[in-house]
Amino acid sequence: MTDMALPPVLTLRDLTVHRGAAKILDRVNLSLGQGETLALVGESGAGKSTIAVAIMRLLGTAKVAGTIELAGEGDLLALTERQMVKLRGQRLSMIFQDAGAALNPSYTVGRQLSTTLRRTQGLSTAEARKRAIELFTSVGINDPEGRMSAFPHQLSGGMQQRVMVAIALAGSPDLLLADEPTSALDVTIQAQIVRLILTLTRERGASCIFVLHDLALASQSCDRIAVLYAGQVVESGPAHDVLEHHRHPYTQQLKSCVLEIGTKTLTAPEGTVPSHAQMPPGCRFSTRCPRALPRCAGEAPPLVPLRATAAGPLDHHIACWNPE
Ligand SMILES: Nc1ncnc2c1ncn2[C@@H]1O[C@H](COP(=O)(O)OP(=O)(O)OP(=O)(O)O)[C@@H](O)[C@H]1O
Repeated sequence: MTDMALPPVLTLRDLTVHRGAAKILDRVNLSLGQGETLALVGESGAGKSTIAVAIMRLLGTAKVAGTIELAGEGDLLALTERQMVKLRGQRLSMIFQDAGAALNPSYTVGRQLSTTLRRTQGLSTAEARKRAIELFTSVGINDPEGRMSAFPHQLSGGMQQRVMVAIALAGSPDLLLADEPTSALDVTIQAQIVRLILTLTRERGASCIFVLHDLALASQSCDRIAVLYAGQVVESGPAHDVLEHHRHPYTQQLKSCVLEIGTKTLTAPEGTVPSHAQMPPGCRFSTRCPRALPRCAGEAPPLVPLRATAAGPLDHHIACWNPE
């Protein structure tokens, strides 16, 4: 758990992302302690992946405002691209949702991992090969030596994801961003990969932001949870508090959703997320909220601590004018 005397390793302040006229993220505030794991949960399209990609500063033409403070580096949004290139892989790494698309099909997986090791760790070719085999072993790849010469298409989706995990860990990053593997893998393999990433992150004392769909899995496996709705953080805090003592009506609805056994279907809360063109200026959940007051649609509730404790920005926070 976090030593409260230590400043957070990562702090997002009013992170706002526009794509054209659409406000994809709206003043997102989040903090993460050293060695902690934070789950971002919420329905599809809530902006979870956008947060992770924004931290990597890989959002391309999107307009990004606010600050992303990484301990020891200052505001990532103020760094040059050259400085970011150095940080990616070494301090920050991302595991993408679809490993098949993220790996280069033209190179063997051994070469892709060794190249990362040589670049981030300055290892010789022979040292990088030795370390690559060790990393493949630690992520549970059978016959790691033999797999070094495999091309991505020769591996199953689960194995490709393990290769991605090895590549992401190659530079010993202190912050890992992991997007839940959803597209290519069946649910059993997904759960294995989620557990693997969390175990390896904890063993290394690194911090991790995990994009997850399932609130129950998030609370079982992560230290902290941030619940997102349509690009806004509606509730955040220690996992136990958010799951057991949640105050935001959306968290309550999300909690009652269940992942149907054997399928990838999430039973969504009733109603639909408003389109970006029709987003209310206030609380974006107000159109579906059973507790909405007249002020909710017009005035955005700030994300505020439920009670002030020594944890400061890591406290339990909610953004709601009429909490439960
Ligand atoms: N490259 C893009 N161009 C335009 N809009 C995008 C792009 N990427 C994401 N969006 C939009 O941004 C919003 C947030 O998407 P994002 O992928 O971050 O959500 P998410 O919560 O990670 O969803 P999922 O769980 O489905 O991955 C969505 O409305 C999506 O349509």
